[in-house]
Parts: sequence; C-alpha cells; structure tokens
Amino acid sequence: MGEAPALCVEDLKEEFSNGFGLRSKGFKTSTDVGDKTFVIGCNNNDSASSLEVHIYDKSRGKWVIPTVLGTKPKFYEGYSAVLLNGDRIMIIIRGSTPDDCIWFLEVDTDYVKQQKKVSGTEVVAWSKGVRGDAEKPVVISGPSGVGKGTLINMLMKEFPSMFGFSVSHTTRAPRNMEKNGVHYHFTERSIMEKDIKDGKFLEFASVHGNLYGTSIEAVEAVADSGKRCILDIDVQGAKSVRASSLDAVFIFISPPSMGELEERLRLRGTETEEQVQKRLRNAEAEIEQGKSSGIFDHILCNDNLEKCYENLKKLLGLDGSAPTNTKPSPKGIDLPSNHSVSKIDNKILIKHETPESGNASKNSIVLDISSLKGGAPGRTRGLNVYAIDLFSDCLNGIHKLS
Ligand SMILES: Nc1nc2c(ncn2[C@@H]2O[C@H](COP(=O)(O)OP(=O)(O)O)[C@@H](O)[C@H]2O)c(=O)[nH]1
Ligand SMILES: Nc1ncnc2c1ncn2[C@@H]1O[C@H](COP(=O)(O)OP(=O)(O)O)[C@@H](O)[C@H]1O
Repeated sequence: MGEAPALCVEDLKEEFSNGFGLRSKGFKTSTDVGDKTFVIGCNNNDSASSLEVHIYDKSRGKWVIPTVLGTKPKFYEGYSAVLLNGDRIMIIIRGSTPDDCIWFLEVDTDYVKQQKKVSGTEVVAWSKGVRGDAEKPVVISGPSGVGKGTLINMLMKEFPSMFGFSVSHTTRAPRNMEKNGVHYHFTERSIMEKDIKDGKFLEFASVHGNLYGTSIEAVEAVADSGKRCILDIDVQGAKSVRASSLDAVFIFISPPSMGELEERLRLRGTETEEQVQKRLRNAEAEIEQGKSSGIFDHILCNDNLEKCYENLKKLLGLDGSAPTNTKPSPKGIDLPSNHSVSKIDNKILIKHETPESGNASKNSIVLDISSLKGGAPGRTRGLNVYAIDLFSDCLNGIHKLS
C-alpha cells in the first residue's frame, strides 16, 4: 500500500479554523508534510473561485502565507487531495472540465526548495496535470544575428501544427515588422519587474541592456494547444530553465566566425551602430559560455542555412520518416461525477459512486502516476489513465484508454 489520501473536502467543508482567529466557511483540506500542515481551500462557495494555500508550521507554532507560484486551479464543486512522494499534493477537482481536473501543489520538490532559497520565504507552486507524454520543449540560444529567429521561422513554417513559439516579454522597443503579442510582449520595465516579483516568470535575464523573460503563461499556452514549445532565449535564461523542472532539449547555435556574425547583424539592419557594437561585444562571452558551460545538449554551427536547418530537424527527430503535420490532440480526463479517491502504490483509484447505494460501479478510472515528468511551474506530464469496470474487471482486465 502507498500513502493514504489526505482528507477529502467533505470532511472539512462545514467550517475550518484558519488559524488567523477567523472561522471561514468553504471547502478546505489539510495535508501534513513533515512538520508543516498545508491547508488548501477557498473561502467561499462560489463556483470557479480559486484555491488558496496556508501553511501551519508546527515547529514554530505559526501560520504562514506562502508565495504561490504558477497558475492556480479554479475551484468547482469539490476536490480531493492526495500526498505523493512527500513533496507534492495531487488535487482532483470535481465538476471541472476534462482538461482541468488534475492539479499538483508542489510543497517540497527541488524546484520549490530552490525558490525558497532565492526568495527567503515559504514557497509552494502549482502545476496542472496533463495526460500522456508531450514532446520536450526546445530551447534555442545563440548570439544576436546568428540565425536563431530564421531557423525557428523555418521550423514553424514547415511544421505549423507541431510547434508553437513561446512569446517572451521584453522591455526593448519593437523593430519595424515586429508585432506585440506575436514576436514579443513589449512591456514596461516596472510592470515586468512586478510580474517577476509575483512569480509569473519561468526565467528572465538582462540582455544587451534590456530585460527579457519567459512567462509561465507563455509556455503553458503552447503546451495547452498540444504543440511542442520553442523558446528563443539567451544563455543566462537557458541556464535558469536548465535548473527548473521544465524538461527541455537545449540547442546552441554558433556562427562560423565573428566576422560572419558581424556581417549578418549589419545586413539585417535592425540595430543602430551602437547596438550592433554592444551585441558583438556580448557575443564572444555568449559563445564561450554556450560551448563550455555544459548547459547545451547540442551545438549547431549555422554556416550554410539549409544544412543547419536539416541538422536541426535531425536533432528534433524530423528527418526522413518524420512525423507529419498532424496535431497531437491534448486529451482530457473524464472524471466520474460522484467519486471517491484512494491511492495504492503508484495508482490513484477514482471510484464512481452511485447516489443510491454509495457503492462503486461502472466508469471508475485509475490514474497511473508512475511516470510523472516535468512539474511546476507549468505542467506535470505523464499521467496515464485507465478505465475499469469494478463489476466485471479484475486486475488483469484493466483497459488502457486510447
Ligand atoms: N533570457 C531570455 N532571453 C531572451 C528572451 N527572449 C529573447 N531573449 C534573448 O535576448 C537576446 C536578444 O533578443 P532580440 O532583442 O530579439 O535580438 P536578436 O537576438 O538579435 O534577435 C537573444 O539572445 C534572445 O535569445 C527571454 O524570454 N528570456
Ligand atoms: N546561414 C546563414 N547565412 C547567411 N545569413 C544568414 C544565415 N542564417 C541567418 N542569416 C541572416 O542573418 C540575419 C540574422 O538572423 P536572425 O535569424 O535574425 O538572427 P537571430 O535571431 O539569431 O538574432 C538575418 O538577416 C538572416 O536572414
């Protein structure tokens, strides 16, 4: 047997002391992890309000309001909470849509531990559960003018339904042809700094004197469309992503020579002379780091564009017999409307309960969590779902849903 589920909402839904001298109505669960109790719930019974988190630190006898990273789940009719692996709480939300019913609150994962160190506060982080495996995001870095944008455009043009671009935020001014929301979200520094402080960014860096960053939402938007996410970010950003739980492929594009890089930058004609000089000065350090830091899985030299593009496709498994332009459709999970939840090893049994008898019947499902990947901020992937009919199926009769 594995860990027992945490309390189900119904256990606590009448009233729950929130430790602040208030008694709040609403749905709450409490889950103990080490010497902390995580209380998750919402303070009113409105549909689709979001779930809040409070922590009771038993060793200090104090309540703490943590920094909450990631998009929060909406609250619908009720939910169940199950502690997994001592570091994250799985939340199964009743009455939600099939693509929005499984969430994870990370309370002590490596990512959360690292964020606690950075912020010096208590941190928890949400991520949404996604069925099956999605292809890893692709991080592309390289000095200004090396051809990153050109290569990414070629990929997106040839495989429009397969790849989606993570639209970064930046404080730099738009170039002539650049559109807000398509090439970048052009933003003011003060707004971006506040959003960074509020935990909305997966990574950010100061590059050539401007602030650039990948919002969690930008990556989630691509993942939710069922496409493979491409990030065009600098080496510092790649390093941050490497340290995060976003399991990605890291590719560095290098120029054949500094002279060729300078010529490309000048021919592009998008920067002032001063900006070109700054970008060339930064390029040397970027190339040095790109080649030696161990961040990148692959280094591609963009000498001949067509050759480099073919090599990029090869790395991404898109040569020859490659897949096709068919869009992988993201699949949701149809939870039985009335259900109970239990955990056995790496399986979560969601039993359909009939209102009349309260007994388990058809349409029960099993969530296999043995291959979870990724995690906050963003998505927890690798959830596998099986349908079982508890009347007629025995263990070897479990059907895997397609
Ligand atoms: N860390 C980080 N770097 C970014 C992001 N978006 C763009 N960059 C990098 O910022 C640098 C400058 O980008 P840009 O101003 O568009 O100029 P370009 O490289 O000449 O096309 C490039 O190295 C980009 O890869 C981001 O979201 N995060
Ligand atoms: N292999 C190549 N040979 C010659 N010019 C190239 C090559 N790859 C890209 N370019 C050109 O170099 C310039 C810079 O490319 P771009 O994709 O904007 O770079 P980045 O996004 O890395 O800053 C563009 O004018 C592009 O057409």
